[in-house]
Amino acid sequence: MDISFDISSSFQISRTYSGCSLNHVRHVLRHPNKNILREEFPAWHDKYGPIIRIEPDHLHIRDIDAFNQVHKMGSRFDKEPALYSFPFSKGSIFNTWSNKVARGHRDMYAPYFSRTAIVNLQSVDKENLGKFLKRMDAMAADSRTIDLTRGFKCLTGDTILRYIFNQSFNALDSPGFIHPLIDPVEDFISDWTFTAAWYFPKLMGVIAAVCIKWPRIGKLNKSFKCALEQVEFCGQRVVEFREREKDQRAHIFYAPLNPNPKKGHPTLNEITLARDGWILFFAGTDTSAGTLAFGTWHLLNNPHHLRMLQEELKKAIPKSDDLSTIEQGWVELEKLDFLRAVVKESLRLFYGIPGKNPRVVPPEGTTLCGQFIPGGTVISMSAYTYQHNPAYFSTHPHHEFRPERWLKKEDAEWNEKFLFPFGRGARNCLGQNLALATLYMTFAYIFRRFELELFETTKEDMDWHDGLLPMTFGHLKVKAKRMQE
Ligand code: HEM
Repeated sequence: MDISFDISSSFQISRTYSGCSLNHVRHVLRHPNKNILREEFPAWHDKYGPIIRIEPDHLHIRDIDAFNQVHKMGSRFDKEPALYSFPFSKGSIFNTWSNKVARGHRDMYAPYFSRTAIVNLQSVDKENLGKFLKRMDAMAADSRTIDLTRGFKCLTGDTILRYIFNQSFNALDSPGFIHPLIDPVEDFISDWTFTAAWYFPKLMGVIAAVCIKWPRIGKLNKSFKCALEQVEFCGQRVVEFREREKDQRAHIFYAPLNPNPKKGHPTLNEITLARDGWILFFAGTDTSAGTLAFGTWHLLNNPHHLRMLQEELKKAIPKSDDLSTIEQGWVELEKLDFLRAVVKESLRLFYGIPGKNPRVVPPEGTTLCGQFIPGGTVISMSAYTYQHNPAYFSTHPHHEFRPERWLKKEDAEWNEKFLFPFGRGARNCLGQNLALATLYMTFAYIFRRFELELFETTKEDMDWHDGLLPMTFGHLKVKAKRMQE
């Protein structure tokens, strides 16, 4: 690797972090308690300006105009192959580096994730949410502890699988919300294999290829076993769609199984479609569940905000038992000012992808923040550094959960410019409408129906590390009581 810094000597280099990815690993080993992303990136930007070099050919940029330029529709800043070579999802949307190629691929699924499609299919959400609330009712009646970190994942996992395959793991029925195909995802992300894939993508690509070719070997590792079985589940569903439901246009794999080259649709084999299914499941389970857990944790630590939310919900949902009280579900709930503020603030503090989301500068180079950056340079723009920038989120302390920062129209309009938990532009989150519907519906009904109290959950439990998503060190546990009507 060229470490002569020919990119431009004018970029200030954070010396502790410069070097190749190996230096990052070395830095982490030397300072195990130091969270580089949270403690160092913002400080380096404050000291050196909007562009810092975090590896010899990898810059980090904190500037909203630059962000919008890189992440706009039609952007030619492709995903960086090394990081987006996620094992087990070769060929899937997520791993398609070129934005141009990804467009046709995304277009085949996009109609099923449009706002209209999600609004029309909300019965899926309501059905799973009803099941989840029933489980909570039973646990509340027995004064049992509820592990909401797990419960939310079962809810979001079942919701996505029902949405894309019309089948699910029925994780919501599993005792203690511990389901063998949902629970290990957390270990998978926290495991050495995931960390290794992050820093040594090529090596992990080879290991993953061996595991895929000889699954019996792969399944000896707990994390690989979980991923392989999930992909197998998705593969079986794709085959079912091909064989039994090929003429039914109303399923998500109709276009991918019947691609139209005139519309730019790529022809993908069934393995790739299974991997797409897996990516949709993987990308949508811990993300929505994590946002729900973060928001719930903050609300339970802020009785004043909790009361405001509950008062608003009591007026909007007269009967907590009735999921149909609000005909339009998500659409109606979005109009509730405080609930909307809670959802936005929960997304702000969940970040989406808090750390690196590398893109490659197109061959001719580009100018960002007034500086020329040569083609081939890798740049990241971590949501954490934007969503915690006091210059952007200035009405209330940026590190505090303060839904009120979204209540005044002019504040909300300003804040919105700097909030991008779903990314933006060409490669933004395909499932964001489904995620939003789930967040609005779940926050509304859980806080309308129950009084929740934290149970043996500490600040340390809810602290997080960067595992692509913010992964908490412990779980959110509560005791629930039915609220008086
Ligand atoms: C609160 C919940 C969610 C958050 C915060 C979130 C966040 C994100 C972010 C930040 C990206 C862009 C990643 C990048 O720059 O590489 C992304 C991509 C993606 N998300 Fe989500 N997501 C959520 C829920 C979902 C759901 C429910 C689904 C699907 C069912 C989904 C499917 C995807 C897919 C397929 C991509 C890849 C798109 C591409 O590569 O073109 N996400 N998500």
